[in-house]
Amino acid sequence: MSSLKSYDSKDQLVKYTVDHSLRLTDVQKRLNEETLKHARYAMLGAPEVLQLNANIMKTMGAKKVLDVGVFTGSSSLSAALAIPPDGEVHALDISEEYTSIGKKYWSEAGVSHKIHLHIAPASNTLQKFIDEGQAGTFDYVFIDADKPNYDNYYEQCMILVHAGGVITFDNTLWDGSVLDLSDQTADTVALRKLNVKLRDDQRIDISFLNIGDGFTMCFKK
Ligand SMILES: C[S@@+](CC[C@H](N)C(=O)[O-])C[C@H]1O[C@@H](n2cnc3c(N)ncnc32)[C@H](O)[C@@H]1O
Repeated sequence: MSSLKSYDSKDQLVKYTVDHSLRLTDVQKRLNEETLKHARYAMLGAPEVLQLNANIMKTMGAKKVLDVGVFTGSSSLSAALAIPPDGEVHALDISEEYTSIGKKYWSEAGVSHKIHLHIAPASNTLQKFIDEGQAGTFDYVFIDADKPNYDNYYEQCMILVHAGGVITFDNTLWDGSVLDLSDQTADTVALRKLNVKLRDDQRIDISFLNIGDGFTMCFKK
């Protein structure tokens, strides 16, 4: 008798899809290898999520990108490789220590000139961009920093992104914790509230994908 379920776990299916799609440059592979040796390696963005971001940036011809939460620079590198030579990735983080790891790889990949690193709380940097008159000038945003501030980043990015632009969020399933109502930690509560808000927000079209740790894409109308 044939079985529809010829796999043991969801992890196997995820590995299969990654094995059959992932394309990383040598520099990206080396940055990921170094990051995996870092004590906080679990913060590294899922490569299949970064690849989806990059593919959509290429398809839409994105030139001005926001990377909110840089860590060792994998998401910034992936975005910088996807945009044209005169494109800009504005990379926002509070940590000199984490982000300095990525700089060598950005340089080796020949994209340092496209990556503008802003070391400050992301909400301050986003507000500075708004105050400088950059509203409606960004094409694509990847939000992957502190979870309790996701909604603040969303509202600021809704100002900074033009109609037709895209705002994406990593970790929107939070290892399944969003389903566990006994989990009332600040991160989980913030993600749960955001997921409801995005579902109902008529300013956007939405896709909520069960890849990585949950990935939500908001297409601004
Ligand atoms: C999950 S990691 C980012 C991973 C990265 N996007 C990648 O693809 O590898 C989260 C990052 O958010 C940064 N972060 C935390 N709070 C922040 C804040 N208030 N403003 C800006 N960055 C913050 C942390 O320093 C950390 O580097």
